[in-house]
Amino acid sequence: MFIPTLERQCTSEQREKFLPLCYDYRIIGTYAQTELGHGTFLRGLETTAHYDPNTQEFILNSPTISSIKWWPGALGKTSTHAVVLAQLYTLGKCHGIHPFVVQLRSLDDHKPLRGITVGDIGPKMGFGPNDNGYLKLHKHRIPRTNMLMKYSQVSPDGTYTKPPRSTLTYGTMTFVRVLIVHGSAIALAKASTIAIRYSAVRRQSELRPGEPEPQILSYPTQQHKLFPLLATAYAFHFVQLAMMKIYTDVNDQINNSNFSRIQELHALSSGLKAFTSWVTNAGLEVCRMSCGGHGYSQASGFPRLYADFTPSCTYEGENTVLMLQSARYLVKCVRDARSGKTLPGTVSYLSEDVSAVHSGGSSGRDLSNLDFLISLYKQRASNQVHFASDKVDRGISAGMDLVGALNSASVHLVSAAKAHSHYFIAKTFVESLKLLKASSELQNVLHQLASVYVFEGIAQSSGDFIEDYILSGSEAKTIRQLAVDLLPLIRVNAVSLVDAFSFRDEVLQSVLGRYDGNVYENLFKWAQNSPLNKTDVHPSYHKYLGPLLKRNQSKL
Ligand SMILES: CCCCC/C=C\C/C=C\C/C=C\C=C\C(=O)SCCNC(=O)CCNC(=O)[C@H](O)C(C)(C)COP(=O)(O)OP(=O)(O)OC[C@H]1O[C@@H](n2cnc3c(N)ncnc32)[C@H](O)[C@@H]1OP(=O)(O)O
Ligand SMILES: Cc1cc2nc3c(=O)[nH]c(=O)nc-3n(C[C@H](O)[C@H](O)[C@H](O)COP(=O)(O)OP(=O)(O)OC[C@H]3O[C@@H](n4cnc5c(N)ncnc54)[C@H](O)[C@@H]3O)c2cc1C
Repeated sequence: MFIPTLERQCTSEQREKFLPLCYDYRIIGTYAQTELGHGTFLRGLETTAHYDPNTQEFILNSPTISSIKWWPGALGKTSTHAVVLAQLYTLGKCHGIHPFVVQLRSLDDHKPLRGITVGDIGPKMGFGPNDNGYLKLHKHRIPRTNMLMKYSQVSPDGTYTKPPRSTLTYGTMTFVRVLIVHGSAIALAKASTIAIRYSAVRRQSELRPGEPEPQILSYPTQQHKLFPLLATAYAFHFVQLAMMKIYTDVNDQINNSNFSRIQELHALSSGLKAFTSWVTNAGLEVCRMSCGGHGYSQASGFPRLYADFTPSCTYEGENTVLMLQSARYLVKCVRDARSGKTLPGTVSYLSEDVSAVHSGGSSGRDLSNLDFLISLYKQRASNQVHFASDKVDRGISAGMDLVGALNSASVHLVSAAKAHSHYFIAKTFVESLKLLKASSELQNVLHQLASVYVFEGIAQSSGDFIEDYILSGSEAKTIRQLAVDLLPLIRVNAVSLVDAFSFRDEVLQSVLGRYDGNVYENLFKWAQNSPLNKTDVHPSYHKYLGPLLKRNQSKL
C-alpha cells in the first residue's frame, strides 16, 4: 500500500525522489492510517500535522492514547518509512486527512528516529510473519515536501490549496479493495483445490455391505458442499477481471481530471470487496469441514489459509461499513433515476421498470435459462434497492435527517447492496463465458459451473425471490432441484477444474491437496516431523508426568 499511495498521490518531483528508493528496496514502507481509536471513521483520526512556516516543516504528533497508529502491516519492526495519514493544520485551520511520508528508522542502524516510538502490536489470529505495528509520534518534524501534494498543496508560507475531490486521498484503499476481490478468488480456488482433491482420495463408509468404500466425492452431500464453491471461485475469477478493468478505466479518467465515475467505482469496489470476502470466508470453513478430522490439521493448509484470509472481511474497510457505502450510492442513484438522470452502466438497471408479474403456480418459464435467471437477479436487486430507498424516504418524511434515515434503514441497505453485488457477479460470470474463446466441450463444462452458481445462488436466497413474487415457491423448488441435478455432471470434471488453477504444491501448502494425491504417507511423514516427536520421551515427562505417575503408583 506504501508504493501505490506514492504512485497515486505524489507530484512528479516527489515520485522521482521516493519511488526509485522503493523499487530498489533502499527503503521499505507501510500505510499508517488506522489508530487505536479509529479504523473505520477516517474523519475521526486524531494524528495531527501542524505546518510551521518558520522552518517549512510539518510537526506530526500523536496527541492521545487513541491516536497511536495501530495495525499497519510491517510497521512494527520492518518499515523504515510510512505514509502517515494525519489531520492537516496550517495557518490555524484544519483541512482534514492528508498523507505524509515519514521516516521511522535510521537507514544506518534501523533504530527508531527521535520522536518515533514504534513496535509490534503482539500476536494475532494469523499473519504471524507480519509485524503489524504501532507508531506514536512525539512532535516529529518532517520537511514540507514530505506531504504528498499531487492533489492538494501547502505552499512555503502555509497557504493551503484544496484537492479537486477530498476523497482522492482515499484512492489507495479503493485500489486494494479491488485487489481483495482477486484475493478472494484465489483463496476460494485454493480451498476448493484442497477439498476436492482430498475428497477424490478419501474413501469412507460402506454404502452397501461388501461394497468398497466410496470416494467421499461421490456423496451428493459432499458435492453439494463443494461444487457451488468451486463455481464461485470461477465466478470470482471473472468478476475480479471485470472489476480491475473498471478500476483501470476510471483511474485513467481520474488521471485526466475526469472524476465523473469515482462514486460508481467506490460503490462497486466496496460492495464486491465485502461480498466476495464474506462468501469466501464462509466457504473456507465449509471446505475445511468437508475434509473431516484431517481438515483440522495444520497439514491440511486450511488453518493458515483461513487465519490469513479472514481479516479480508475487516481490513481495507470493514465489510458492513463498505456495504453501507455501496448502498448509500445506490439510494442516490434511485433518486437520480426518479429525477430523470441517466445512470452509469453498473447501476443503469435501477432506472428500468423491472416489475414482474407474479408467476403464480406453473409458470411455463424456462427456469434453466441463465439469461432469464439473471433477469430475476436484476429484479431482486432492483426491488431491494428501491425498498431500502423508500425506507430512507419514509424516514425523512417522518422528520429524520438523511443521516438518521440512512442509519434507521441500514439493515435493509446492507441487504440491498448485497443483492446488487450478487447480481453484478452472476451477470458478469454468465457474460464472460459468452465472450470466452473455448472449445464446445470446455464451454459446456463452464456452462455447468455458471448454471450451478446461478441456481444455487437463488436456492440459498430463495426468500428474497419468493417474498417479492419474483418466483413462486414451486419455481424456487424447481431451481433448487436443477442445482442438485447438475452435481453428478460436474463430478466428472471436478478434479480437472481444480487442477486448472495450477497451484504448485509449494504454494498450496497442503498435504491433503497434494497434486499426486499421496496423502496418507505424507501425513504420517509430516506428523513424524512434528517438534513434539523429536524424542520418544518428551522432556516434560521427567519434570511433570513421571513424578505424578510414580507418586500415584506408590499409592496402589
Ligand atoms: C492479488 C491478490 C491480493 C490479495 C491481497 C490483497 C490485499 C491485501 C493487502 C492489504 C491488506 C493488508 C493491509 C490492510 C490495510 C488497511 O486496512 S488500510 C486501512 C483501511 N481503512 C479503511 O478502509 C477505512 C474505511 N473507512 C472509510 O473509507 C471511510 O471512513 C468511510 C467511507 C467509511 C466513511 O467516510 P466519511 O468521509 O467519514 O463519510 P461519508 O460516508 O460521508 O463519505 C463522504 C463521501 O466520500 C465518499 N467516499 C468515501 N470513500 C471513498 C472512496 N474510497 N472513493 C471515493 N469516494 C469515497 C462517500 O461515497 C461520500 O460521498 P457522498 O457524500 O455520498 O457523495
Ligand atoms: C490483519 C490486519 C491488517 C491491517 N493492516 C492495516 C494497514 O496496513 N494499515 C492500516 O491503516 N490499517 C490496517 N488495518 C486496520 C483495518 O483497516 C481496520 O481494522 C479496519 O478498517 C476496521 O476498522 P476498525 O478496526 O476501527 O473496526 P470498527 O469500525 O471499530 O468495526 C467494529 C464494528 O463496528 C461496526 N461499525 C463501524 N462503523 C459503523 C457504521 N458507520 N455503521 C454500522 N456499523 C459500523 C462495524 O461494522 C464492525 O462490526 C489492518 C487490520 C487487520 C486486521
